[in-house]
Amino acid sequence: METIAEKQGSKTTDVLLDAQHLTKSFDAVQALRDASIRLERGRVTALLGDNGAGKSTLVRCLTGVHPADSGTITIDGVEVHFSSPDESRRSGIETVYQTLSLIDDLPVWQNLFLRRELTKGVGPFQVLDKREMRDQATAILTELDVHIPSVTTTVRRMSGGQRQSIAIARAAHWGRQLVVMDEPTAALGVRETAAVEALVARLRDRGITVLLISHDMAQVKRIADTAVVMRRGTTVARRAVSDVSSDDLVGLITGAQPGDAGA
Ligand SMILES: Nc1ncnc2c1ncn2[C@@H]1O[C@H](COP(=O)(O)OP(=O)(O)OP(=O)(O)O)[C@@H](O)[C@H]1O
Repeated sequence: METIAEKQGSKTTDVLLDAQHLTKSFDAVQALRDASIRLERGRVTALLGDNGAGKSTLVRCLTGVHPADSGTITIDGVEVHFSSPDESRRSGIETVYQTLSLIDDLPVWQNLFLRRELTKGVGPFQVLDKREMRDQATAILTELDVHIPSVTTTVRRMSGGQRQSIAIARAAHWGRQLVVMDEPTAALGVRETAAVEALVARLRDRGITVLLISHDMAQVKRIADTAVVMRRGTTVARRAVSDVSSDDLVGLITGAQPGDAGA
């Protein structure tokens, strides 16, 4: 099995994804007016903004849930037009939604291979290769240092943090290029949040690019390299996280601090 680190071998440019001047309206609501975001390979970029600023819509345009009305998206310098999440997945983009998309009554290994089941045999004699999937599931979780009792346990019996970690590990395994996370620790306690943040750091250590929607400025300071701030459908600022305080970020979100023209 190819490891996550090996997948990242073909480095062509430091910018993995570059979206420029995206717009998107839902009838009378202009959710994106002029949104641009650049994701550097192997970095964690946090997408910040108040409720309704357009973060989810931007992410949905990047991942093929909604096509943008105008603007361009390039991956590795090549323009892409995703018309479905499956198309973005084929380009190596995986999203961890807040709902996690795990099936509670299935064991962990089966959740890791959901809709991507491994089979053995040929033609009409194909059967699920359960042993191989169990072995690979154990290897995937071990590589990312995710601790669960057993891959044969059903997801229903896992804690919130374990469930989140399984969903992230699945995304990291299948997402050759980019893992998008929508508030991954919103429902978690302090210890579980720390475990998920450590997992995000391990993804970055393995060269995986992460785009993270977060409302938690302390978390952004802990785990992100770059912050991109949205206001009213427009990306208004891009900052190296090491150069700004949590208060600076809050000021950019609320508009108390001016953004950058054309950010
Ligand atoms: N499918 C949709 N149909 C109609 N309007 C929508 C749709 N999706 C988003 N909007 C509107 O677009 C605007 C931006 O919403 P969006 O969910 O992208 O913001 P957000 O920054 O992700 O907010 P939150 O932090 O609350 O999730 C809002 O006014 C929202 O009501």
